[in-house]
This record gives sequence, structure tokens and C-alpha cells, in this order.
Amino acid sequence: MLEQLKKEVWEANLALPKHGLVTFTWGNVSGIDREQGLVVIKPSGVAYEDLKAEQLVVLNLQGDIVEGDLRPSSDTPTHLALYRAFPQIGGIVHTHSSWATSWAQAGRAIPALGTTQGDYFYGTVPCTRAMTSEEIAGEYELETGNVIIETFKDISPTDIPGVLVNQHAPFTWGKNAHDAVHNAVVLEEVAKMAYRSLILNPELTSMDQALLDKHFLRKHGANAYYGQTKKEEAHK
Ligand SMILES: O=C(CO)[C@@H](O)[C@H](O)COP(=O)(O)O
Repeated sequence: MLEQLKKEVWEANLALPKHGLVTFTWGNVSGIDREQGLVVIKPSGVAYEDLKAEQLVVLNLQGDIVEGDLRPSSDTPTHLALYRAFPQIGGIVHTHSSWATSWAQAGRAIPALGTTQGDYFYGTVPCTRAMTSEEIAGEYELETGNVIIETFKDISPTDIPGVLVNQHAPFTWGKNAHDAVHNAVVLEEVAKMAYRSLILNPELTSMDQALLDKHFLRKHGANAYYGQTKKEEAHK
């Protein structure tokens, strides 16, 4: 089980440069074995082309390293906070992909303007609030997790599998590491499309709700891999 998870997380990290989501080592992917309560994550600062599966770091949800000689990603506290708060997710990606990061630096949420976003995000991709000076001076990565969790207090992480961290960059998640990478690619694409759409038509606000329902529920409805039956909820 753990060896399979390491292979999956290793492959997912290598997919980041393949999809043009990272410059240098500006990104990391993790996955979790919920039965064992163990998280596998990329080691800090290691170039993707040099990364070996055996270099991945294994931690428990409290952040204790149980396997691995290298330092875990500097974003590990954020990953762990999200795994503790969102039991539905099995993989997390953090990158500085340039279009999504531009929205995060601008402190702006990405509205759902079309079916491309609607197929994967059930509406707006939120941007967290700016962190306080105390939060920034404290354990920044842990506080980043906390502000994401705060942002999602009324949002289901299965409806919106990603977030923009204010003045930082995006995090995405999914049922496993590969799914989280898929959502990271989608987020980068819709960030680019939304920017261009708003340049072409600054009056845009959001897409038609019925169209959003149709597209999101069609993909994440009765067979939703999270085990929820969104169709029933949608027609109550
Ligand atoms: O957010 C940041 C830096 O702002 C990090 O994501 C780094 O860009 C990658 O750090 P490591 O995973 O190599 O520690």
C-alpha cells in the first residue's frame, strides 16, 4: 500500500513540469493513506528531474517523519492541516502556476464563467483573505492551512477542489494525487480563460446557474467518487 502510494505521488510530482505548472521547484504534491494515517510528500527543493520515489518523505498527520532522510516540502504543514480538516480528499497539489497565482496575488476569486470551470468546480474558486501580520510572523504554512479551512467553512471541498491563497498561490486537491494534479491543470486553464473573458467583456459576473448545475452534476452526480448523490441534493 505505502509503496504504491509513493509511486503514485512520485508520478504526480513529475506531472507538474510536464503540464507546465511549475518553474524550478515551485510546487509539490502529496497523497495520503487514510487507513494508516500516513502522508507521502515531495522532499523540499529537489528538482523534479532528479526526484526518486524512495526520496519521498512519509509523515503521520501530526507531522512526525516516519520515513525519509530529506526535509519534507516547506508546505507540509499546509498539506497536513487540509488532510485533517477535509477527510474526503486523498491528494493535494501546491504550485505557483502563473495564471492562478496572478489571481491569488491580486486577491481575487475566479468566477465560474463557463462550462470548462463548471465541469470541475461547482462555482467560484475562492481566494482566502489576507493573513494578519501575526499569522505571517507565526507558522506561516500552518496558518495558510487554517485560513484555507476558514475559507471553506461554508463550502464543500468536494464541490470546489481548490483555492487561491491570497498573496501566495493555488492549492488543489482530489480523491488522489493524480486527481489533484488534474484539478491543478484545470484551475490554471480556467484562470487564463477567466482573465481573457473579463478583458473581452468586463460586464461578466458568473455563468448561468442552471448551466453550472447541468455541467457539474453531470460529472459529479450520482456516481460522484466522493460517494455523495448530488442529483438528489440538487432537486430537493
Ligand atoms: O510556496 C512556496 C514558496 O513560496 C513553495 O511551494 C516552494 O515554491 C516549494 O517549496 P518546497 O516544496 O521545495 O519546499
